[in-house]
Amino acid sequence: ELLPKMHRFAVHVITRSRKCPSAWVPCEYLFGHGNLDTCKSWVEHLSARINNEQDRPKNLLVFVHPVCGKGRGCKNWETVAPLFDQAKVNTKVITTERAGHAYDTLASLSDKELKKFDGVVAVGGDGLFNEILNGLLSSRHKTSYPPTPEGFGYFGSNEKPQGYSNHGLNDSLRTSDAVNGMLPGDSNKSDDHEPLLSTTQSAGLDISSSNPNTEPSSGDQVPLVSFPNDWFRLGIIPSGSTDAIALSTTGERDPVTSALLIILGRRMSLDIAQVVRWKSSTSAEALPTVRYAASFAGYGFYGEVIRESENYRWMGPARYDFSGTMVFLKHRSYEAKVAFLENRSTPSLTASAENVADGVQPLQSCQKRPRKTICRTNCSICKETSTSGQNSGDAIPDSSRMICKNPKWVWSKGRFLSVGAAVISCRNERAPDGLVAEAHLSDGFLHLLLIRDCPLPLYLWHLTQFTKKGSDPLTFKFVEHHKTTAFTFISSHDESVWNLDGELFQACEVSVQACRGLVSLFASGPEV
Ligand SMILES: Nc1ncnc2c1ncn2[C@@H]1O[C@H](COP(=O)(O)OP(=O)(O)OP(=O)(O)O)[C@@H](O)[C@H]1O
Repeated sequence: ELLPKMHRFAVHVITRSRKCPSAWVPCEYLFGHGNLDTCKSWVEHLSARINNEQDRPKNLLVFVHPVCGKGRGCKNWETVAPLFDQAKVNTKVITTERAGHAYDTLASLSDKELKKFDGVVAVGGDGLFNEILNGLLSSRHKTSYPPTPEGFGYFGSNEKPQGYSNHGLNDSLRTSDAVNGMLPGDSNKSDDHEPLLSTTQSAGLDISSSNPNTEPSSGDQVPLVSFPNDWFRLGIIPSGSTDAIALSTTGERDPVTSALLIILGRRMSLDIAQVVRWKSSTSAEALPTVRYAASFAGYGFYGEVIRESENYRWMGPARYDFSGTMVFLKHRSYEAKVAFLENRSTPSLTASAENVADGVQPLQSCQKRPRKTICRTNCSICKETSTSGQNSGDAIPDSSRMICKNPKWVWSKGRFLSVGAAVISCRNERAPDGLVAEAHLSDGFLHLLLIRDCPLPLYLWHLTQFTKKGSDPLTFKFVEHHKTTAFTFISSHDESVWNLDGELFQACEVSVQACRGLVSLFASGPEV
């Protein structure tokens, strides 16, 4: 009877999902009172409290990849867009039309325009996120190249600063694209394979064209945006075929959970791998080209699977299983040299390189591995190492800077089935603990995995361990696992391909360094 006289208002809240510990779900409570003014004052009070939450984003630039995963990009955005509207978060949405679209938009966007946003959101997979990351950092991350070992052809070149303008860097990217384009069998696919090197004209599109007075970023006298910084954040609404970055940073592969974390303005730092390609092939001219990876950089098996899978795009996400099997059966190994910076605070996680230099060894646990500390929300390890230098522009943490002053390089040479560096755990549905269960999101380290040539059944045994929760795939004797801040890789193989966050990158000489907390995410780490 009282109901008709009541004034009511709805409060949208979020709550934990009962089934999944890391998932959030929205729900709605209805409140009512007979007095309209009372209702109004409650609403005003609640609104004022929400407006006071400084971490909540107000303006976001959103890229939707319409054909990612099984074409879920647009559908997922339609599902979560009302949540952003309810929370009064303004979104500028761009539906990508081609590979390279998001990269070009962000790389050519003036800092002044970028400053209008609190962050960028990818509605897509790891590939779209990687494009966004590279577009943002291409001219806005100013640091030296990774350190390189003495004896390496470019030793000392790391002191040379990177291009400080968009143009300088883009030119080098485009020039090296031309080098790539001339490689046998790669000429007509370079755009597909290396979408960041798209030859299409860069443009800020409707964002910059909407303001004709906006200066292009290369003309800016003082850069307004540089990385790392403490305000700009990146988000992912997972919609791709793997979604390792979303899974590793939120514990879920759930568009709604990710959207809610963005709306609430959660914040965490994320390490990024800076990959410098010195040479794309043995015969190519040396021309440093910089790329960034948020999850993984892999060579050999990992690169070949991506290259092979390009031929089976029509299969959808199943192409990875298919090409994975094909590449596995080929069982190719690659002659290569890898030098990594020894991390004195945590000794090598496997037997030393010399011990396993003979390659094939029977399967055994090498040595007692240190107990794994899994990275989760409020991780003490990530907090510990991220207290200094966060906003200073220095990418290397204090602990590793000490190592760099007097670095000890350790060389590993031989035939490898794969060489990989995990920046984060890289959890995915096939590997529930990820490639490296103990990898941290923001500790400033890479996990270098060197898989030496070994008999096919042992390699299969190793690979199948990834699919089992709680197993330890890295204890095989043919597996070297090193926690490091930087490494250099040299192969003499002309068709050397790397896999950076699932994207192809042709390179036979690369140096890689971990850039601690280079970007911030709208996330708070997995709950478990
Ligand atoms: N509109 C588009 N059309 C075609 N490709 C696009 C488009 N937008 C982005 N891309 C590119 O598609 C690639 C894959 O994107 P993403 O990882 O987000 O989706 P995915 O379904 O997980 O794909 P994949 O399995 O190939 O990694 C990236 O290289 C990205 O640059």
